[in-house]
Amino acid sequence: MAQIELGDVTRRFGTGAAAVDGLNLHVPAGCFLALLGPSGCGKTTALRLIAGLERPDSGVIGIGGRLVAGDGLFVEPEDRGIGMVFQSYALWPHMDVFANVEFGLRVRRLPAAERRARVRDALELVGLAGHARRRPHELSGGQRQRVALARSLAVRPSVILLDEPLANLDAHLREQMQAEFRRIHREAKTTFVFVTHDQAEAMALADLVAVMDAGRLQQVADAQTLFRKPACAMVARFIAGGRTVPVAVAPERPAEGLCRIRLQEQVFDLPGDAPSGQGLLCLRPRDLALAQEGGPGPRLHGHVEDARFEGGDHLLTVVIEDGPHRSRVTVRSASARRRGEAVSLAATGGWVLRAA
Ligand SMILES: Nc1ncnc2c1ncn2[C@@H]1O[C@H](COP(=O)(O)OP(=O)(O)OP(=O)(O)O)[C@@H](O)[C@H]1O
Repeated sequence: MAQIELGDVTRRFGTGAAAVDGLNLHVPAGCFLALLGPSGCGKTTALRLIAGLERPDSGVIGIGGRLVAGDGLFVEPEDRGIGMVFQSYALWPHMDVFANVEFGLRVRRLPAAERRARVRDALELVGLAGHARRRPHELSGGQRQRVALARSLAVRPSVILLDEPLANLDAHLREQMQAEFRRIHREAKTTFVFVTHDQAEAMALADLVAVMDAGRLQQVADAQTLFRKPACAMVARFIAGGRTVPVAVAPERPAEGLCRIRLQEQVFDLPGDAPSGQGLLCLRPRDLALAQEGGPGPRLHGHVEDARFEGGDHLLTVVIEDGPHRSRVTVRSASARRRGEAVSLAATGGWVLRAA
């Protein structure tokens, strides 16, 4: 297993904005890292830069402590000690599973006995030991993806790069394969970098998730931290449908890890790390509860703009106004509410972050 370092890496196509813009990323050895972001944010380009399928315009890339791109040097993909798994499995249709997995080992001129042992180990690892003599058309989509993974694993690379490998599978199979990928990663003891635009998949699979937007890295953290402590407005809104509300952050701290904010002329003490001044409060449905007026603690006041039934509850979109700011938040309700109805909300959680 090897660590990966990207130092200020930029890749530009034509004259437009950079596809990858000053990317600094450290992937620890043995880590399972997901590159996540909206379509066109540069995640595939970042993966291709690590693979050596793209050359950086500037910056440096290292794999396992060895410089592979930058400072006038460029190591070809086949000499980087990496394996790649793509969305399309690209298996040879006329070869059986064994021969497909063995192919890369023949290219590397490994002796026959060594090849056989490695193919057996790789097929064992992906759970296809009994399918060695089948052709690709005799396998399911999930099994074909496992063959593609086994083909990469057999070469015993120090890093495996995966470009949306589960995108072609139906929802049920994807979930099964996610669990399989985690197990295989644990057992293979290899660094995995996985590109996906599906945040649930990234959060379910990866030790670390790197969120990108417009070619730039926004935050790298484990799933819980991304969810609970988004570093910027983009991450707050992108992960799990977070809503952001502009707030004024007071200079005093009520306690370690809490911010004192002013909203609708009331004071709330909520988790956060924003300095005093303009801030944003990130709220998800679990951070709010419908509350009686006059109960203990401050209340947010708003009106129901939209309501839909989801997961056994009514999910309400509530508009709250504060001076010139008009924001939307979502909250769960056990009972149906009318559109336009006035509601009071208690904030039970959330995260206060620096604005902009
Ligand atoms: N070979 C290329 N030539 C020109 N522009 C490119 C090329 N490859 C990528 N781009 C542009 O670079 C930007 C980033 O593309 P990239 O494929 O890395 O994004 P992505 O986050 O992987 O998107 P998606 O999830 O849609 O695959 C996009 O604006 C894309 O159009």
